[in-house]
Amino acid sequence: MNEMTGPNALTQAPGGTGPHAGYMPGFGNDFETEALPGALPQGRNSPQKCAYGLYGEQLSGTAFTDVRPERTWCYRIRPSVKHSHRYVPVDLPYWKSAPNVVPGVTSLGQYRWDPLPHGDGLTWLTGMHTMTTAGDVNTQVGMATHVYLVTDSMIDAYFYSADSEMLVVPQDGRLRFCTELGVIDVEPQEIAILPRGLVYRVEVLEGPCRGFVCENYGAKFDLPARGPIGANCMANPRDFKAPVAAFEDREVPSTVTIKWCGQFHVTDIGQSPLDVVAWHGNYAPYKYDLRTYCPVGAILFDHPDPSIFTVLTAPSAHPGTANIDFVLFRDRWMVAEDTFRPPWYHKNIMSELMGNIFGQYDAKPQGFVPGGVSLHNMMLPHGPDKTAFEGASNADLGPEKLADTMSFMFETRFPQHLTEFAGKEAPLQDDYIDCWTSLEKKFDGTPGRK
Ligand SMILES: O=C(O)Cc1cc(O)ccc1O
Ligand SMILES: [Fe+2]
Repeated sequence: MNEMTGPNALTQAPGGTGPHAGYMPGFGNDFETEALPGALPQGRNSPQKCAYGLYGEQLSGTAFTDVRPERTWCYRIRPSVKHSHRYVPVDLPYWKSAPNVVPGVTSLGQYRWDPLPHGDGLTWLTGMHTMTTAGDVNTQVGMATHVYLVTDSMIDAYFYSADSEMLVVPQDGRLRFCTELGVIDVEPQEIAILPRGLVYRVEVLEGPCRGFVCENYGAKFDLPARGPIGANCMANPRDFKAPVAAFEDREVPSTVTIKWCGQFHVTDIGQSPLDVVAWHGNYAPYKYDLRTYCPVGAILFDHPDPSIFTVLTAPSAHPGTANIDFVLFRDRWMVAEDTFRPPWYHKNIMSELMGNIFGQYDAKPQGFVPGGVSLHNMMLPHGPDKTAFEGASNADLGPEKLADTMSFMFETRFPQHLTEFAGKEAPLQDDYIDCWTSLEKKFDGTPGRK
């Protein structure tokens, strides 16, 4: 049993050593962990009386009858019914849910934003700024993208989203997610995934913090099918880490804010809801270090589809067409012969929201800066800017390391609608589409390569 330090200290289960301390490796495993010895019932889920006077409670992330049920058994100081009373509506004006089509804001277009400037006095809840929404939160289809700006820890304040799984991509600063099932710390180049229904508070370890969130209204993120790539490379299952159990027994006036069908309500409670002493199951939060992603690419010629860089995919009802793909553009070697190496010009039925974590993205050497966001919506043309096109068309094609770079894409099968904030308040680059204006006609009717 480990004692964590700080104002909101949790008692944590032993587990893992070195870089794994506090976490259990594996993707979607059936984990078990206990912060007090003997707290977890063995060989059964519902003994007549649980050890330590704990209450048994199940958290179901899928229908009971799903082909692969995901659920976790929690053994906690109080059942969750003690963590919710009357619900009072609360306004979080910058956190929007689909459908959210804003009159006067045009989503048809190629858009790019400068990084949102850091604010003051912002928590995980008040600092969540929705950029786009897609699908419909009420039918559990689609997603939303957000930029978070967080300066302040949540103190005696907790949150859960009944609407969504949250994929968190930090870009600046370090955050701690103290959840019912344990503690996850993240920094830039790592991601965290918080499942639907899980209660947590967010603390600032090093601020100010900025990052990106993909809020997934649909089925959970999964590892992509690897097809002919086989069992190795891309994201390896052992590099995903779920936290060991951690709990606190603190009786102080606290609040729980709930996101439910796009609306927010708050309830007052008399204790910390992070009181799960032991748990077992396959429905848990996890983190992943993007530096462990092993990119696979073209080793002779041509530029493959970016789907080869998929870290996680959230399925839709249509096999092979994701509700959301999370795609990583990290540093890698470019070796293709007689090839225009950056992304090709294209239009896509899927809509692509990109964020820059650090460095330079090869198709956009200028303007797409760390902390910045771009959106290339359904069937709207995009591709390398003039500088990238000229550079790549005339480059010596020796092996070249694309170094010091990390960007990502949230790609969804649904069109993305800009929020009022994204269209009117956020630092939109009005001149973004001019990056293609100076691409000139090279065709002159003769067959030579221009
Ligand atoms: O538009 C983009 O920059 C993302 C992207 C990258 C790539 O390598 C191929 C296709 C694609 O949409
Ligand atoms: Fe694209």
